[in-house]
Amino acid sequence: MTHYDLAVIGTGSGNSIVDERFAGRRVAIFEENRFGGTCLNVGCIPTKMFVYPADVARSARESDHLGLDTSYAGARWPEIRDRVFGRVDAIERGGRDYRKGLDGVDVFESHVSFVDDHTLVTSTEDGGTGEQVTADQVVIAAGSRVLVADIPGLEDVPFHTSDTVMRLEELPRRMVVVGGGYVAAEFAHVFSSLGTHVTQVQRGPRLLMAHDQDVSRAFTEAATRQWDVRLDATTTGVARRGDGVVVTLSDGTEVAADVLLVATGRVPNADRLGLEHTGIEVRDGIVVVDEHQRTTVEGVWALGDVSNTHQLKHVANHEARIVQHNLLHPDDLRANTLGPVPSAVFTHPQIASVGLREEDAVDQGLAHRVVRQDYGDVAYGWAMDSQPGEAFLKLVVSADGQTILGAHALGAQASILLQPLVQAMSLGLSPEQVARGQYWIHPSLAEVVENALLGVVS
Ligand SMILES: Cc1cc2nc3c(=O)[nH]c(=O)nc-3n(C[C@H](O)[C@H](O)[C@H](O)COP(=O)(O)OP(=O)(O)OC[C@H]3O[C@@H](n4cnc5c(N)ncnc54)[C@H](O)[C@@H]3O)c2cc1C
Ligand SMILES: NC(=O)c1ccc[n+]([C@@H]2O[C@H](COP(=O)([O-])OP(=O)(O)OC[C@H]3O[C@@H](n4cnc5c(N)ncnc54)[C@H](O)[C@@H]3O)[C@@H](O)[C@H]2O)c1
Repeated sequence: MTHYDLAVIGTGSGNSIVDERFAGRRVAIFEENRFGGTCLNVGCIPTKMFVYPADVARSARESDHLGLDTSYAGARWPEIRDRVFGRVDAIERGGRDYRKGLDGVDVFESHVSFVDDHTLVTSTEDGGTGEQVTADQVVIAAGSRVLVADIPGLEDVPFHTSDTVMRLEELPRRMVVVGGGYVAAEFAHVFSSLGTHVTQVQRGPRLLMAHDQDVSRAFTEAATRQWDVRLDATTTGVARRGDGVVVTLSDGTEVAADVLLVATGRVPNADRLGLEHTGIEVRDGIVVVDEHQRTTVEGVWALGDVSNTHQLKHVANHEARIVQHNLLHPDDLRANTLGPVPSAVFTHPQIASVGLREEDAVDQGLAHRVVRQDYGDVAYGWAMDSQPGEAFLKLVVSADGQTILGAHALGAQASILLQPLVQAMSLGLSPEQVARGQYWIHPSLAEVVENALLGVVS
């Protein structure tokens, strides 16, 4: 049995831990799938590489109000797809080859699971040899996987998930998207903007229901103008029809499509690691960690989607940096103390959010105020011809106006607009400090943020 100083399970965010500072340590890295994990191969990076051309296509379709005679003539899907995966696959291969070539690092291209607290065994089913290894330190960076909803008939029809839909041979003519969350929204935007007739089926009354209600409502209205949105609808059955599928909804209607995309969430991989053979605690499906990313077994660490509920790459990356520091400096452990976690949905309009929603402040009985700033009320919004209510930033602040509790933006470049507010919340800056303590470039879209903050302080 080979002994290692360090074993890392998963090459998503876990892959960034081992750098030149680990020279001299014996390291084992385990990966059962593509090197680089979800974000690189099937997540953030390829999706946004599809979102960008989709955004351009959408602008070409919708520039009439600016006095422009632009139009959209269609997508050369194979070229778009190959641009994305030409880059992504090369990085995947490069990452794998680089790791395999490193002195002191052994790469196991197989599923691995725990035999006991510090012993791992590779699977015999997917290229592994059933080999057992021990390690003083183990990092669990096993991420999450697609959760496919239990839809009657699904086992008998071809369907796609976010893992496969980006590699389609051709742009489908008609697509049904099941789900109302991040993945469903982003792919509905991509495919409908590129020319597919999209029908999105959402069991709730709005899309993106985890967002602030104003944002969720405005996005649902915007989506309904771009593709066919079926709300309060469940998928009661799917069946093959010709080369495609027919989806039956709870109201009895049928929707035919060439491609069915199931986007009904992701589940952490904690249940596939043999953790029941260890003292590592799992609660609500995720590995329990403390503020130093330590699990309940000494020398075993966890990070990313397998151990947090955010399921966001910037969170996994930060946690990987914490683990990396703590492995290198066991006598000077670093805690994860970052402020609120922001996120963005890369749709049209784009959405970005951080901190409390208005309904959270109400539920928690917090004395608070809400300030809403339309894009259309600043000069750059005039340039964009932004209409009332179409794009906005909403701030939730303490009743005394001293503290930003949450910020929610819907509109062009919402993710960029939100960043100064994430900074203010993380560094404890008051609305007045942020609004009055710096110049705001005129006439930029950043004046949406400035004006919202002035709405708090004035
Ligand atoms: C379609 C899509 C779009 C997304 N877009 C964004 C976005 O725009 N912004 C954002 O912040 N986040 C986004 N995310 C989420 C983001 O991709 C994840 O939060 C992030 O990749 C998680 O990183 P991780 O290191 O925890 O896990 P992963 O990157 O999933 O890495 C885990 C790795 O471990 C391997 N593994 C698991 N179990 C084992 C085992 N037992 N043995 C061997 N190997 C194992 C897996 O094969 C995988 O490669 C998106 C996700 C999806 C699906
Ligand atoms: N831009 C980003 O940051 C980004 C993009 C994509 C994914 N992600 C991450 O990936 C995670 C997973 O995204 P997701 O969209 O798959 O999950 P999600 O949790 O955001 O949405 C899941 C959707 O599926 C629906 N659903 C669940 N079970 C269902 C069922 N049985 N029948 C019908 N509908 C059902 C839910 O109501 C919800 O609308 C997100 O939480 C997010 O953190 C992030």
